Amino acid sequence: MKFGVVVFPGSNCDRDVAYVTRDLLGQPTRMVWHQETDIADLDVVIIPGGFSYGDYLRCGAIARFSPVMQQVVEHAQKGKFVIGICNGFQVLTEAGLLPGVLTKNRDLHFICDRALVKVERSDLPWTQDYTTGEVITLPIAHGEGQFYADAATLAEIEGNGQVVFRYEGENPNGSLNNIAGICDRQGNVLGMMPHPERASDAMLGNSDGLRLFQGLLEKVAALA
Ligand SMILES: NC(=O)CC[C@H](N)C(=O)O
Repeated sequence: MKFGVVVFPGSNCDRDVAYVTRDLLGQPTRMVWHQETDIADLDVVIIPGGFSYGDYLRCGAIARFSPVMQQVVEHAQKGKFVIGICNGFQVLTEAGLLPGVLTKNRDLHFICDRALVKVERSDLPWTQDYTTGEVITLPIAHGEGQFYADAATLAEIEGNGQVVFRYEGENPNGSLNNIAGICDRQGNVLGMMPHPERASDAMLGNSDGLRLFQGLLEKVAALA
């Protein structure tokens, strides 16, 4: 299964996620510079964390105009897999691939911590290696992670079962309904503020995040 990691000026988690897919999972992985316009070779697009374009205007608001994003939208529309992690989640909402928006944290501070995260759905390719209701620990590191959507959109997200991850216990950033990650209606596009790639190597003391990539891999292998 071929992974592509999109790199914008200011991305900083691109190597971390490539380490997971290439070195830990042994899958072909290539870095995709944001000016590229042909990503037809990819099975999974990963939009990693970071500070694309220095977070000017609003996180992800400039990156969504990068040439590669048109291809990412088409990739998603074909039902192929896209994951946005942290800044990547922000880019996906800005690009309209996921509903809602990420705004400044409730306390207006950048937060770097570990969060308890509840898996709301384990029927997605992304989450099939978890159990529904399982609480895992994942690192968070963001300044604009407060998920917001107007009441009608929020009701739709909840009604469709698009909430994949919710903060458990303390809500670190004020996200509505403790939302930490959502998917699109079909479930092939996933966005999440916590960083599974930073919790994938057992040597770092926590591999709760690895199962996300592993689950997807197993799903795609089963489809092939
Ligand atoms: N780690 C990240 O991807 C951070 C995203 C973004 N720069 C923020 O502060 O919210």
